[in-house]
Amino acid sequence: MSPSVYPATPPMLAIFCKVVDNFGDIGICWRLARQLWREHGARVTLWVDDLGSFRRIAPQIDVAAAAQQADGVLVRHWDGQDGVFTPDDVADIVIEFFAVDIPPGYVAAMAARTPRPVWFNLEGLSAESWVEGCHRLPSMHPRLKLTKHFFFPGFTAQTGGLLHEAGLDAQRAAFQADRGASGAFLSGLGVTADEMAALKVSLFCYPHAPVAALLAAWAEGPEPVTCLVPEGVAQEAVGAFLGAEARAGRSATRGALTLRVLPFVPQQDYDRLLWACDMNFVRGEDSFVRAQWAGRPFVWHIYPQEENLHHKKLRAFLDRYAAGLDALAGFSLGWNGAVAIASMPVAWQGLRAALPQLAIRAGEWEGEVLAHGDLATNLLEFARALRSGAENPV
Ligand SMILES: Cc1cn([C@H]2C[C@H](O)[C@@H](COP(=O)(O)OP(=O)(O)O[C@H]3O[C@@H](C)[C@H](O)[C@@H](O)[C@H]3O)O2)c(=O)[nH]c1=O
Repeated sequence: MSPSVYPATPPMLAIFCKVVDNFGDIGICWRLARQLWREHGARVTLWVDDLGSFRRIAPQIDVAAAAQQADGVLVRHWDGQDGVFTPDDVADIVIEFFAVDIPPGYVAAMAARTPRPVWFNLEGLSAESWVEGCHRLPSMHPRLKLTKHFFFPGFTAQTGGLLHEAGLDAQRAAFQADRGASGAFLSGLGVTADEMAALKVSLFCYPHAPVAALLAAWAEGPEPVTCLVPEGVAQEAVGAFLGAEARAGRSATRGALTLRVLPFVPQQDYDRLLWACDMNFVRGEDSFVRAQWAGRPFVWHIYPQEENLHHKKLRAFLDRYAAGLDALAGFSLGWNGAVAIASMPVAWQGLRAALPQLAIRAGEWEGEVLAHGDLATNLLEFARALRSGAENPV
């Protein structure tokens, strides 16, 4: 366990997570919970409303259990409980993920507790500059004597940073330096030696990405490509390429492309998949961040929002990450429908040629972002400052 920002008395933490869509909400909360326990000794209770989605990324989760211990974290099924909380039930630090409504009974117990807990709204990730002005802002409860603070993940020193576990880079470096380790890992997922010898690309995106066009460009291209796609992703385009339902274990080869459907793996194995591939297509928030720690080129499919708000967010990220990397910026905008792709083969060849440069950028970027510390540590430091009165009093 690395030194904690709460060395003497590790805090009790409660994280409230509602699964709005897919796996990112629980993916982020689970990752944060484990890190707070492992690296800071915090006693964490993770309240989550959808244990089925949780189980997809953490197979040890029992979907029938109201309460269970997993990896040092107390996982509680958030099943509409209310009015059953006393001040003793309340943690020192309460985190609501993505502005989720904490049960009113719990909030009332927070107000009745002495001292009152530190309360955070952990927001979604954006590279837009307004985030810096909102990070750490207080918001008073309209009736109760409680203040909640916004905590924004981000890429700069004026934000809360990104989730990144201690020792992650060493683990990744060891894995990537050991061809036997990545070979054994991929072979465990059914990838053959011939498939491993090709350019390996993992594909995780939303259904509206132009996957069929990219598969066609790879199939007709000059270089062998192995595309590894987790089950359930881009099902229509993958099924059309396979000529069969996209089930784990199925694969097909057309022209230069072999497409293989992988099982949806536990969260730690998804990291290994990113590390083992030559480039990665990722999406949402959590896989997007993990790709940034893989040291490999990646393309981001951003979670879509109304009125194409996500295009603004995408451009804000590309402005930071891809300045001077026109092939990546152009491909990313096209992949996300922010511009039209005139020719997918041409766009792909441009991106392919840039991969060595993008691998260098991946390493630089990681150093730049981690210079501002990691999210879990930054969050605990802010909580401690609030508690000690060094910041706006709670
Ligand atoms: C492909 C794969 C992913 N995963 C994990 C990695 C991540 O923790 C998680 C995927 O989360 P994301 O990349 O964030 O994408 P996502 O699309 O699944 O999740 C989210 O996107 C957010 C922007 C939205 O706010 C959320 O509501 C949610 O939709 O699934 C596995 O554990 N195994 C796998 O095989």
